[in-house]
Amino acid sequence: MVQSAVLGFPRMGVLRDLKKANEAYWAEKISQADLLAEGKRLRLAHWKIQKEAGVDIIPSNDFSFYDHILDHIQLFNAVPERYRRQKLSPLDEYFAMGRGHQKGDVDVPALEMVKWFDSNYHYVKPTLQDNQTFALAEDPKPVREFLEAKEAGFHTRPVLVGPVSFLALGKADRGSKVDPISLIDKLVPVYIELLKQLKAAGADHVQIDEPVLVFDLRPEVKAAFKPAYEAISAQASEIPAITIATYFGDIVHNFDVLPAFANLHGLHVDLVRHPEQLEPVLKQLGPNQVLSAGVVDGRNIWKNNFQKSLDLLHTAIKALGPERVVVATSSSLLHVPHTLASEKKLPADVYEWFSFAVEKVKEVAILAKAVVDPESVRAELDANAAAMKSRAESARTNDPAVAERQAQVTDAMHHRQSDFETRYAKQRTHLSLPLFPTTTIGSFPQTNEIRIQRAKFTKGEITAEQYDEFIKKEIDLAIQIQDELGLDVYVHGEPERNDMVQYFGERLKGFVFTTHAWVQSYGSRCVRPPIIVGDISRPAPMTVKESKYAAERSKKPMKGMLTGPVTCLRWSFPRDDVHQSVQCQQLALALRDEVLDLEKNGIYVIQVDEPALREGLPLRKGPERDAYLKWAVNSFKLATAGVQDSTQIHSHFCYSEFQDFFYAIAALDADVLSIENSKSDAKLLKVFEDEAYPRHIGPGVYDIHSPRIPPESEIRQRIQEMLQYLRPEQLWINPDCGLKTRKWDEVKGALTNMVKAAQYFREQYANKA
Ligand code: MET
Ligand SMILES: [Zn+2]
Repeated sequence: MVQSAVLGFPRMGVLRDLKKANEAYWAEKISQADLLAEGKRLRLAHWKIQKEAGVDIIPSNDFSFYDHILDHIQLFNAVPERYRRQKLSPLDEYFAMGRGHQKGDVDVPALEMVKWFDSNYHYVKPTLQDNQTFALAEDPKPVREFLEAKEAGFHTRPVLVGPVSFLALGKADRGSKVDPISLIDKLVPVYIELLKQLKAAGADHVQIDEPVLVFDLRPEVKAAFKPAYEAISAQASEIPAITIATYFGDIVHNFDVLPAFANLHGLHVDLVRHPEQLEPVLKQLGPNQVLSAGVVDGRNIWKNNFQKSLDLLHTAIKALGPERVVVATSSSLLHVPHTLASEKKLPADVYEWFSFAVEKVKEVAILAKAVVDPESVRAELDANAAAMKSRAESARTNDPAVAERQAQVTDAMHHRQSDFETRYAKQRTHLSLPLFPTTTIGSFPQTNEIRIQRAKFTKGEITAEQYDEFIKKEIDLAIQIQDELGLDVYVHGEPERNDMVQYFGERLKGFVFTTHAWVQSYGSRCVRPPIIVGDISRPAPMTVKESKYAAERSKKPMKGMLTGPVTCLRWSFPRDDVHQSVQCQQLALALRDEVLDLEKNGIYVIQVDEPALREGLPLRKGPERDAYLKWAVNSFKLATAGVQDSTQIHSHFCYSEFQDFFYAIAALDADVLSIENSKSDAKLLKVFEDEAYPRHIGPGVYDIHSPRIPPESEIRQRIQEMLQYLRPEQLWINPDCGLKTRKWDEVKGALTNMVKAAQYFREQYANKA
């Protein structure tokens, strides 16, 4: 018999129940006991789903109120003193680390949060001290939740983040210099203690995640595996069997680490991302080791292709025998929505193509049966084959006109007509911009009124005409305010956009939208990505109406606003049947048409936002990364390069640090960049110490994430700092990002000071000239 396993289940519940409970607790609307009870209810419900689906190996300790790495920070007592000192309850201390705590005299900021590998999930970074010690928390969560499951009749496999990954994903605290991995000898005894307690509680098997094995590892990190896992294996009789789990990449380049696991029960690898690692991994396994074959995608929403998975599983079984193969999800299901059953509005034909967490759990169980006895699940196999066929043959999937257009893309289409100097000379006369031009990034406050009107329109309570009139009034207001502020390049304010990707997805062919398919991004925050189901094309202009209206009413150049091809792709669930580069090029062609339509309609400054460009970068250096950069950069260029020299192309970047990525941004050949900068201690600017940037750039002069109004002096200081690295003619003055989350009075206050600061420098340099 072949067993089935799930590596982790989403925590939010059917209707984002956990988000609601957390937020109610934070707002002091429910008690701690209420929140804990809700957590328990969700865990039990999720175990039940998995058991009823027939999954053999069901995870526990995958649940988390905020983040699983944060759970481990508390579990190992790696809580920085500034939180300990507050003497909060364990739960409040936990949330204080996750999201900061401001109440009474307590005021501690959150620990740093960063992206979990190349996903859109964010984890809380272990933040360690020079004199760091570790100790197992009292009543450790993994033991508690294992027992909770056991009592309810579920035998589970606890999930732990491994000691090497825990440290390698951490950092030294401010004021400390410790290399986290050097703490491994201190941390391993705590794992051993925890594993012993789990065994005593009745756990016979644990899953220890060591996902850093998919990275290029520093020698220090690599070297930590052997002593750590030898010390753990030495306790074999007193601890549960261990399966090491890796995901989001292949581990072939780190095979020299595998001997460290030689005495462990099993190894899990991601065969969705990297099926080709199966053969080499099979050769590396010890004589009794079990392969956990991650064939059901934990990162995307497509129905599993059973035939493909069965081929991989048969290869594994042929080498190892059925007893040594486990059918598993490729990673935790954390990254997919809860259940497809909640989707009542998906077109019937595409509904059949998807699997969310609840459905994927069933897939794992079915595959485990199918691989030994296909007849026992014949109906499921047939239904799966039919769904694959329907998708492959659907008119939605393949649009010959799109393919034909892609075949005609030429190299020349990726290049502007002239070099930057020539373009800029024409743009300067065309746009008559002052020195230190001021602008904003696109969105203005999304007020309650805007949300109300949009909801009314969506529900059909007001007509399209009424809604359009409302949007026009919002645009009028945005223009009037920009007139008053004295900005140089205007924006229309994006009042008509619900979301910078969804808005475009809804106007393109090739996308579908869900109503409940939320995925946790961080803490209680969830996102609902659109789904790319087929070849993408643009049936009609998407933004021309609003931009044209705005341009006709403004005294100054009006900037058209588009979301770039890479960002549209990255913030959606992409197709898994064609390469992402193909989908990105389709998006680029659609946007190219939009750019040209804007230009035709009198919009001569066009900004194409690519905040997600950095996060798409493959995790490892090498050919995969080079290939990504090539197609990502080319997509942007294809989208933008069709304009006249005199039309100015802007692009915008935020959400990441760009100092090690600037070369890629520079390769976009945009005339003007705006880049989030104000939080990163001018790290970005240091890039220009080594290499002069040839075009124009607006490093953000203030942080838009806070309601605080930056004083003029502070903005002047920022600009002064930039002038150490950039020539005055190069510099644009703008905020870090769009202003949709701010209130109007904050926006007006901040921009008034920003404009004054720009004027100050303009006068300084006018006098010099
Ligand atoms: C996350 S980047 C946002 C850019 C967009 N144009 C805005 O201003 O909202
Ligand atoms: Zn931004």
